[in-house]
Amino acid sequence: MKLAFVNGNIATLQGYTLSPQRGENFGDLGLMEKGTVLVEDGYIKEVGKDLPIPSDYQIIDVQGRLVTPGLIDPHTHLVHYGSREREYTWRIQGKPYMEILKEGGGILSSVKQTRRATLEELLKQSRKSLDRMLSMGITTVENKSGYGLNLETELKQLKAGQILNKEHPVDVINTFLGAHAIPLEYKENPDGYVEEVIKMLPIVREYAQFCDVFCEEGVFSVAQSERILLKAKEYGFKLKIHADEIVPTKGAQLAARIRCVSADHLLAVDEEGIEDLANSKTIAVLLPGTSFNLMSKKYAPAQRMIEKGVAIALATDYNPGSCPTENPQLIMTLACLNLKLTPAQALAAFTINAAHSLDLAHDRGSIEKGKIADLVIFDCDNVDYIPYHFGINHVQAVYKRGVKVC
Ligand SMILES: O=C(O)CC1=NCN=C1
Ligand SMILES: [Zn+2]
Repeated sequence: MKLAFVNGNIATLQGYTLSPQRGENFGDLGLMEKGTVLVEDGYIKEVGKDLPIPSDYQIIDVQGRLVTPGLIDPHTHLVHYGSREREYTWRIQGKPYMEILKEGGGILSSVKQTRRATLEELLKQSRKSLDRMLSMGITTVENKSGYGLNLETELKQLKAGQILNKEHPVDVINTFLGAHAIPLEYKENPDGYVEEVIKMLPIVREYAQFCDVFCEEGVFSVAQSERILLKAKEYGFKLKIHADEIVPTKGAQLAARIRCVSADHLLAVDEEGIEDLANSKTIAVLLPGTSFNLMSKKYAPAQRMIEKGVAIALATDYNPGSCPTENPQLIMTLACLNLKLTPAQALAAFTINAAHSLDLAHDRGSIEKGKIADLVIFDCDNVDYIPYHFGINHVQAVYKRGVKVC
């Protein structure tokens, strides 16, 4: 299949395949007005202005609309069962997220629902979310397990992720998050559960590229997180970490020290943690939707991070508790309003920098020759309009590996 997208305002994000955008380069869109993208057999063949178009190419005139790389969502808890809206009123009335968890709700409520669900039920619910994500421009998504907290259900979640990756247009990248919470059966013996997670590693390895830990006061300590992640590294996992979400436990310092591909949340990261991230290759994945939904006054210190040279990506953190939304465009709005990112930075954070946070910048995240032809055509002609006009879906069309999928 040969396609020529012509007359597009193309946000190429080119020039950052080897290293992410950071500091003053953050938000460099590589904008090409009235540009052309030639696509052949699912790959980008050429990008430029006034390109000669071979006669066997099907021409698609995008009439001056914005064309971007497919959006990449590098932090979701996609595969889970059920929902937790009954906690919503409790939280509105002031009950803290961690208190609900301590009482056996929160993550543990999703664990109960997911353990009971069949593989088919997991697939059915997750397919609906993937369809929504695709309709809003997401072409690659990371999926964490972590609602099983036992081998059988962790495997069920990861197998569902693997099946979805094969059958759905959106690419699904699996992360093992067995260390998401301490299950009730190990409430009196958390270290025993740490050893249980370590025993799971070699078994789940064939279903997940990454291993992640919820490093947080009252969940997994830095020492426990380090033990699990270093073991995971031995088994060939790439590493991620939920760090400094609520309390500054120095999870960011751990991430930089053991070379996590990403450190996520970071609302409570301290100055030393920012320095360490800035001097590392670890990507900071920021999740403003979670702060918003938890009615937190605190957001990650993005401006300080940008100033110090930390590479920043964005994600939805789609999950049934702290951030039940699949909408990346809403997250862009929240990133602009509450992290003070420019719209251009928000787009870079959901494309090339998000690709780096999944170690996928070699084949996606920008519109450059040789990369897969994951493209989004927006029904507007500039990036600013997307977060500015919030609460709607601006996508006009999505192409996945050169095939129109939405
Ligand atoms: O609440 C959830 O289900 C997801 C979550 N894990 C760590 N923070 C939020
Ligand atoms: Zn999360």
